[in-house]
Amino acid sequence: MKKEYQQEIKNALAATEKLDGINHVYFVACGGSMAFMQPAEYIFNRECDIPATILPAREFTTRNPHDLGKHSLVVSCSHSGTTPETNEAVNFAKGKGALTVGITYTVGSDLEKNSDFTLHYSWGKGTDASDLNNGVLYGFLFSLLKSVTGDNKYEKGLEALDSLETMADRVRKQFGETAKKWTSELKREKLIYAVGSGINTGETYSFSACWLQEMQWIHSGYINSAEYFHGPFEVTDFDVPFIICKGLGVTRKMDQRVIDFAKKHSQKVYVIDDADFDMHEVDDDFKEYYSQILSGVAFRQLAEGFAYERGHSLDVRRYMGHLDY
Ligand SMILES: O=P(O)(O)OC[C@H]1O[C@](O)(CO)[C@@H](O)[C@@H]1O
Repeated sequence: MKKEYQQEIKNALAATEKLDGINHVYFVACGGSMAFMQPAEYIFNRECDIPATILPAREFTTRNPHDLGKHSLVVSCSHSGTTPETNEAVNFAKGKGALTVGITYTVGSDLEKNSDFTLHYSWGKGTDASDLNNGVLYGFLFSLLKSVTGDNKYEKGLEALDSLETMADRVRKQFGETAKKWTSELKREKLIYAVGSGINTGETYSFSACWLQEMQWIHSGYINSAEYFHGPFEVTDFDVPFIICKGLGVTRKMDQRVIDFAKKHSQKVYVIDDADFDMHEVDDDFKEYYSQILSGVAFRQLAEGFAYERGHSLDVRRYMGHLDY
Protein backbone atom coordinates (compact mmCIF):
# COMPACT_ATOMS: atom_id res chain seq x y z
CA MET A 1 0.00 0.00 0.00
CA LYS A 2 1.24 3.49 -0.83
CA LYS A 3 3.04 5.25 2.01
CA GLU A 4 0.65 8.22 1.97
CA TYR A 5 -2.36 5.93 2.39
CA GLN A 6 -0.65 4.18 5.30
CA GLN A 7 -0.02 7.58 6.88
CA GLU A 8 -3.67 8.61 6.45
CA ILE A 9 -4.72 5.38 8.18
CA LYS A 10 -2.30 6.11 11.05
CA ASN A 11 -3.68 9.64 11.44
CA ALA A 12 -7.31 8.46 11.58
CA LEU A 13 -6.40 5.62 13.93
CA ALA A 14 -4.66 8.01 16.35
CA ALA A 15 -7.88 10.07 16.47
CA THR A 16 -9.98 6.97 17.30
CA GLU A 17 -7.59 6.22 20.17
CA LYS A 18 -8.25 9.68 21.61
CA LEU A 19 -12.00 8.96 21.83
CA ASP A 20 -11.42 7.18 25.14
CA GLY A 21 -13.64 4.27 24.10
CA ILE A 22 -15.84 3.87 21.03
CA ASN A 23 -19.52 3.26 21.81
CA HIS A 24 -20.60 2.44 18.22
CA VAL A 25 -19.12 2.36 14.73
CA TYR A 26 -21.45 3.46 11.95
CA PHE A 27 -20.72 2.88 8.27
CA VAL A 28 -22.76 5.22 6.06
CA ALA A 29 -22.80 5.75 2.31
CA CYS A 30 -24.93 5.25 -0.81
CA GLY A 31 -25.14 2.49 -3.43
CA GLY A 32 -21.89 0.79 -4.32
CA SER A 33 -19.98 2.79 -1.73
CA MET A 34 -22.30 1.49 0.98
CA ALA A 35 -22.15 -2.10 -0.30
CA PHE A 36 -18.37 -1.97 -0.31
CA MET A 37 -18.31 -1.21 3.45
CA GLN A 38 -20.74 -4.00 4.46
CA PRO A 39 -17.90 -6.49 5.10
CA ALA A 40 -16.44 -4.05 7.62
CA GLU A 41 -19.65 -4.20 9.66
CA TYR A 42 -19.65 -8.01 9.39
CA ILE A 43 -16.02 -8.30 10.49
CA PHE A 44 -16.52 -5.85 13.37
CA ASN A 45 -19.55 -7.83 14.57
CA ARG A 46 -17.59 -11.07 14.42
CA GLU A 47 -14.44 -9.79 16.03
CA CYS A 48 -15.23 -7.40 18.87
CA ASP A 49 -17.75 -6.12 21.39
CA ILE A 50 -18.16 -2.63 19.96
CA PRO A 51 -21.46 -2.48 18.08
CA ALA A 52 -21.18 -1.75 14.36
CA THR A 53 -24.01 -0.84 12.02
CA ILE A 54 -24.14 -0.07 8.34
CA LEU A 55 -26.87 2.22 7.04
CA PRO A 56 -27.73 4.01 3.81
CA ALA A 57 -26.67 7.61 4.41
CA ARG A 58 -30.17 9.08 4.17
CA GLU A 59 -31.57 6.50 6.56
CA PHE A 60 -28.77 7.26 9.02
CA THR A 61 -29.76 10.92 9.25
CA THR A 62 -33.47 10.08 9.22
CA ARG A 63 -33.18 7.39 11.90
CA ASN A 64 -30.98 9.61 14.06
CA PRO A 65 -29.56 6.76 16.21
CA HIS A 66 -30.00 7.46 19.90
CA ASP A 67 -26.44 6.51 20.85
CA LEU A 68 -24.75 8.66 18.20
CA GLY A 69 -22.47 11.06 20.02
CA LYS A 70 -18.94 12.06 20.94
CA HIS A 71 -17.82 8.44 21.46
CA SER A 72 -19.09 7.31 18.07
CA LEU A 73 -16.98 6.68 14.98
CA VAL A 74 -18.74 7.33 11.67
CA VAL A 75 -16.99 5.95 8.60
CA SER A 76 -18.38 7.11 5.28
CA CYS A 77 -17.42 6.48 1.68
CA SER A 78 -18.09 8.30 -1.55
CA HIS A 79 -16.06 7.63 -4.68
CA SER A 80 -16.81 11.06 -6.11
CA GLY A 81 -16.97 12.69 -2.70
CA THR A 82 -19.97 14.65 -3.90
CA THR A 83 -23.02 12.50 -3.12
CA PRO A 84 -25.28 14.86 -1.13
CA GLU A 85 -26.80 12.23 1.20
CA THR A 86 -23.34 11.02 2.24
CA ASN A 87 -22.07 14.54 2.90
CA GLU A 88 -25.25 15.34 4.84
CA ALA A 89 -24.69 12.22 6.97
CA VAL A 90 -21.11 13.26 7.74
CA ASN A 91 -22.17 16.77 8.75
CA PHE A 92 -25.04 15.34 10.80
CA ALA A 93 -22.64 13.02 12.65
CA LYS A 94 -20.19 15.85 13.27
CA GLY A 95 -23.05 17.92 14.67
CA LYS A 96 -23.60 15.16 17.22
CA GLY A 97 -19.92 15.26 18.18
CA ALA A 98 -18.93 11.99 16.43
CA LEU A 99 -15.52 11.41 14.88
CA THR A 100 -15.88 11.19 11.10
CA VAL A 101 -13.58 9.35 8.71
CA GLY A 102 -14.35 9.69 4.99
CA ILE A 103 -13.06 7.24 2.38
CA THR A 104 -12.84 8.67 -1.12
CA TYR A 105 -11.03 8.52 -4.44
CA THR A 106 -11.40 12.22 -5.09
CA VAL A 107 -8.79 14.54 -3.65
CA GLY A 108 -10.20 17.85 -2.43
CA SER A 109 -13.82 16.65 -2.65
CA ASP A 110 -16.69 17.74 -0.40
CA LEU A 111 -16.36 14.51 1.56
CA GLU A 112 -12.73 15.31 2.30
CA LYS A 113 -13.64 18.85 3.35
CA ASN A 114 -16.48 17.68 5.57
CA SER A 115 -14.77 14.71 7.25
CA ASP A 116 -12.42 15.03 10.23
CA PHE A 117 -10.05 12.56 8.56
CA THR A 118 -9.85 11.25 5.01
CA LEU A 119 -8.57 7.97 3.63
CA HIS A 120 -7.87 8.22 -0.10
CA TYR A 121 -7.61 5.28 -2.47
CA SER A 122 -6.55 4.78 -6.08
CA TRP A 123 -8.77 3.54 -8.90
CA GLY A 124 -8.61 2.14 -12.42
CA LYS A 125 -7.13 -0.81 -14.27
CA GLY A 126 -3.54 -1.58 -13.32
CA THR A 127 -3.92 -0.26 -9.75
CA ASP A 128 -2.44 -2.55 -7.12
CA ALA A 129 -5.36 -4.07 -5.20
CA SER A 130 -3.95 -2.89 -1.85
CA ASP A 131 -4.37 0.72 -3.05
CA LEU A 132 -7.99 0.23 -4.16
CA ASN A 133 -10.93 0.99 -1.87
CA ASN A 134 -11.01 -2.54 -0.39
CA GLY A 135 -7.30 -2.48 0.42
CA VAL A 136 -7.51 0.86 2.19
CA LEU A 137 -10.68 -0.13 4.09
CA TYR A 138 -9.08 -3.37 5.31
CA GLY A 139 -5.89 -1.50 6.20
CA PHE A 140 -7.92 0.81 8.44
CA LEU A 141 -10.21 -1.91 9.77
CA PHE A 142 -7.54 -4.37 10.87
CA SER A 143 -5.47 -1.54 12.38
CA LEU A 144 -8.56 -0.40 14.30
CA LEU A 145 -9.36 -3.93 15.48
CA LYS A 146 -5.78 -4.37 16.67
CA SER A 147 -6.07 -1.09 18.55
CA VAL A 148 -9.43 -1.77 20.23
CA THR A 149 -8.81 -5.44 21.08
CA GLY A 150 -5.04 -5.34 21.65
CA ASP A 151 -4.78 -8.60 19.66
CA ASN A 152 -1.72 -8.89 17.44
CA LYS A 153 -3.40 -11.44 15.17
CA TYR A 154 -4.66 -8.52 13.05
CA GLU A 155 -1.08 -8.08 11.85
CA LYS A 156 -1.78 -11.19 9.74
CA GLY A 157 -4.86 -9.50 8.30
CA LEU A 158 -2.71 -6.52 7.38
CA GLU A 159 0.06 -8.69 5.91
CA ALA A 160 -2.44 -10.32 3.54
CA LEU A 161 -2.83 -6.96 1.80
CA ASP A 162 0.56 -7.55 0.19
CA SER A 163 -0.86 -10.61 -1.61
CA LEU A 164 -4.19 -9.11 -2.59
CA GLU A 165 -3.17 -8.15 -6.12
CA THR A 166 -1.70 -11.62 -6.77
CA MET A 167 -4.92 -13.26 -5.58
CA ALA A 168 -7.18 -10.90 -7.51
CA ASP A 169 -5.18 -11.42 -10.68
CA ARG A 170 -5.38 -15.17 -10.26
CA VAL A 171 -9.19 -14.98 -10.01
CA ARG A 172 -9.34 -12.77 -13.11
CA LYS A 173 -7.49 -15.47 -15.06
CA GLN A 174 -9.37 -18.36 -13.48
CA PHE A 175 -12.90 -16.94 -13.80
CA GLY A 176 -12.53 -15.09 -17.12
CA GLU A 177 -13.82 -17.88 -19.41
CA THR A 178 -16.60 -18.77 -16.96
CA ALA A 179 -17.78 -15.16 -16.94
CA LYS A 180 -17.88 -15.12 -20.74
CA LYS A 181 -19.86 -18.37 -20.85
CA TRP A 182 -22.39 -17.36 -18.20
CA THR A 183 -23.01 -13.92 -19.64
CA SER A 184 -23.38 -15.33 -23.14
CA GLU A 185 -26.03 -17.74 -21.81
CA LEU A 186 -27.81 -15.12 -19.70
CA LYS A 187 -27.58 -12.06 -21.95
CA ARG A 188 -31.25 -12.10 -23.02
CA GLU A 189 -32.69 -12.68 -19.55
CA LYS A 190 -35.08 -9.96 -18.44
CA LEU A 191 -34.53 -10.71 -14.76
CA ILE A 192 -31.66 -12.22 -12.77
CA TYR A 193 -31.65 -12.73 -9.00
CA ALA A 194 -28.46 -12.51 -6.94
CA VAL A 195 -28.19 -14.54 -3.73
CA GLY A 196 -25.54 -14.41 -1.03
CA SER A 197 -24.97 -13.84 2.67
CA GLY A 198 -22.49 -13.03 5.41
CA ILE A 199 -19.28 -11.45 4.24
CA ASN A 200 -20.57 -11.56 0.63
CA THR A 201 -23.74 -9.58 1.36
CA GLY A 202 -22.32 -6.28 0.10
CA GLU A 203 -20.79 -7.67 -3.09
CA THR A 204 -23.94 -9.64 -3.92
CA TYR A 205 -26.21 -6.67 -3.22
CA SER A 206 -23.92 -4.48 -5.30
CA PHE A 207 -24.01 -6.97 -8.19
CA SER A 208 -27.80 -6.82 -8.20
CA ALA A 209 -28.35 -3.11 -7.49
CA CYS A 210 -25.34 -1.48 -9.14
CA TRP A 211 -24.09 -3.78 -11.87
CA LEU A 212 -27.40 -5.31 -13.07
CA GLN A 213 -30.07 -2.71 -12.25
CA GLU A 214 -28.09 0.52 -12.47
CA MET A 215 -25.50 -0.26 -15.12
CA GLN A 216 -27.28 -2.87 -17.28
CA TRP A 217 -30.94 -1.99 -16.65
CA ILE A 218 -31.68 -5.67 -15.99
CA HIS A 219 -34.42 -6.37 -13.45
CA SER A 220 -32.87 -7.95 -10.41
CA GLY A 221 -33.06 -8.28 -6.66
CA TYR A 222 -30.65 -9.21 -3.91
CA ILE A 223 -31.81 -12.12 -1.75
CA ASN A 224 -30.10 -13.06 1.52
CA SER A 225 -29.53 -16.84 1.59
CA ALA A 226 -31.22 -17.13 5.00
CA GLU A 227 -34.26 -15.20 3.75
CA TYR A 228 -34.62 -17.09 0.45
CA PHE A 229 -36.90 -19.60 2.17
CA HIS A 230 -39.11 -16.89 3.64
CA GLY A 231 -40.79 -15.56 0.54
CA PRO A 232 -38.41 -15.42 -2.42
CA PHE A 233 -38.27 -19.17 -3.03
CA GLU A 234 -41.88 -19.09 -4.21
CA VAL A 235 -40.79 -17.41 -7.46
CA THR A 236 -38.26 -20.18 -8.21
CA ASP A 237 -39.12 -21.97 -11.47
CA PHE A 238 -37.33 -23.87 -14.22
CA ASP A 239 -36.60 -20.71 -16.22
CA VAL A 240 -35.77 -18.25 -13.39
CA PRO A 241 -32.03 -17.44 -13.21
CA PHE A 242 -30.15 -17.20 -9.94
CA ILE A 243 -26.51 -16.24 -9.51
CA ILE A 244 -25.54 -17.51 -6.06
CA CYS A 245 -22.39 -16.57 -4.21
CA LYS A 246 -21.29 -19.42 -1.96
CA GLY A 247 -19.07 -18.05 0.75
CA LEU A 248 -16.49 -19.49 3.07
CA GLY A 249 -16.95 -19.60 6.81
CA VAL A 250 -20.02 -19.66 9.00
CA THR A 251 -22.64 -18.70 6.43
CA ARG A 252 -21.53 -21.23 3.80
CA LYS A 253 -24.14 -23.78 4.85
CA MET A 254 -26.92 -21.23 4.39
CA ASP A 255 -25.76 -20.61 0.82
CA GLN A 256 -25.54 -24.36 0.18
CA ARG A 257 -29.12 -24.85 1.36
CA VAL A 258 -30.30 -22.37 -1.28
CA ILE A 259 -28.21 -24.01 -4.00
CA ASP A 260 -29.59 -27.46 -3.17
CA PHE A 261 -33.19 -26.24 -3.34
CA ALA A 262 -32.83 -23.90 -6.32
CA LYS A 263 -31.04 -26.51 -8.43
CA LYS A 264 -33.99 -28.87 -7.99
CA HIS A 265 -36.45 -26.33 -9.37
CA SER A 266 -34.52 -24.05 -11.72
CA GLN A 267 -32.34 -24.99 -14.70
CA LYS A 268 -30.52 -21.66 -14.45
CA VAL A 269 -28.54 -21.74 -11.22
CA TYR A 270 -25.04 -20.30 -11.44
CA VAL A 271 -22.70 -20.58 -8.44
CA ILE A 272 -19.63 -18.52 -7.62
CA ASP A 273 -17.90 -20.66 -4.99
CA ASP A 274 -15.23 -18.84 -2.99
CA ALA A 275 -13.69 -22.21 -2.10
CA ASP A 276 -12.55 -22.43 -5.74
CA PHE A 277 -10.28 -19.42 -5.26
CA ASP A 278 -6.72 -20.10 -4.14
CA MET A 279 -5.96 -18.00 -1.06
CA HIS A 280 -2.94 -19.86 0.26
CA GLU A 281 -1.13 -16.59 0.99
CA VAL A 282 -3.73 -15.62 3.61
CA ASP A 283 -3.75 -16.86 7.20
CA ASP A 284 -6.75 -19.14 7.90
CA ASP A 285 -8.27 -16.62 10.34
CA PHE A 286 -8.61 -14.10 7.51
CA LYS A 287 -9.52 -16.23 4.48
CA GLU A 288 -13.26 -15.67 4.86
CA TYR A 289 -12.74 -11.92 5.20
CA TYR A 290 -10.60 -11.67 2.08
CA SER A 291 -12.78 -14.02 0.03
CA GLN A 292 -15.44 -11.36 -0.57
CA ILE A 293 -12.90 -9.21 -2.42
CA LEU A 294 -12.34 -12.15 -4.76
CA SER A 295 -16.11 -12.65 -5.15
CA GLY A 296 -16.14 -9.00 -6.17
CA VAL A 297 -13.53 -9.65 -8.86
CA ALA A 298 -15.75 -12.42 -10.27
CA PHE A 299 -18.90 -10.26 -10.08
CA ARG A 300 -17.08 -7.48 -11.91
CA GLN A 301 -16.09 -9.88 -14.68
CA LEU A 302 -19.73 -10.89 -15.01
CA ALA A 303 -20.76 -7.23 -15.22
CA GLU A 304 -18.17 -6.58 -17.92
CA GLY A 305 -19.33 -9.73 -19.71
CA PHE A 306 -22.95 -8.51 -19.68
CA ALA A 307 -21.87 -5.09 -20.93
CA TYR A 308 -20.00 -6.70 -23.83
CA GLU A 309 -22.66 -9.27 -24.73
CA ARG A 310 -25.48 -6.72 -24.57
CA GLY A 311 -23.60 -3.80 -26.10
CA HIS A 312 -24.59 -1.74 -23.08
CA SER A 313 -21.78 0.30 -21.53
CA LEU A 314 -21.44 0.21 -17.75
CA ASP A 315 -21.18 4.02 -17.83
CA VAL A 316 -24.64 4.84 -19.22
CA ARG A 317 -27.31 6.25 -16.87
CA ARG A 318 -30.86 7.38 -17.64
CA TYR A 319 -31.46 9.39 -14.49
CA MET A 320 -28.38 9.64 -12.24
CA GLY A 321 -26.58 12.87 -12.98
CA HIS A 322 -29.29 13.95 -15.45
CA LEU A 323 -32.41 14.40 -13.36
CA ASP A 324 -33.04 15.64 -9.83
CA TYR A 325 -34.34 13.19 -7.27
O1 LIG B 1 -19.62 6.66 -4.36
P1 LIG B 1 -20.38 7.90 -4.66
O2 LIG B 1 -19.55 8.88 -5.48
O3 LIG B 1 -20.95 8.55 -3.45
O4 LIG B 1 -21.56 7.55 -5.60
C1 LIG B 1 -22.64 6.78 -5.22
C2 LIG B 1 -23.34 6.35 -6.47
O5 LIG B 1 -22.45 5.53 -7.22
C3 LIG B 1 -22.96 4.22 -7.31
O6 LIG B 1 -22.50 3.49 -6.21
C4 LIG B 1 -22.48 3.54 -8.57
O7 LIG B 1 -22.75 4.32 -9.69
C5 LIG B 1 -24.45 4.42 -7.20
O8 LIG B 1 -25.07 3.25 -6.85
C6 LIG B 1 -24.59 5.54 -6.23
O9 LIG B 1 -25.74 6.30 -6.50
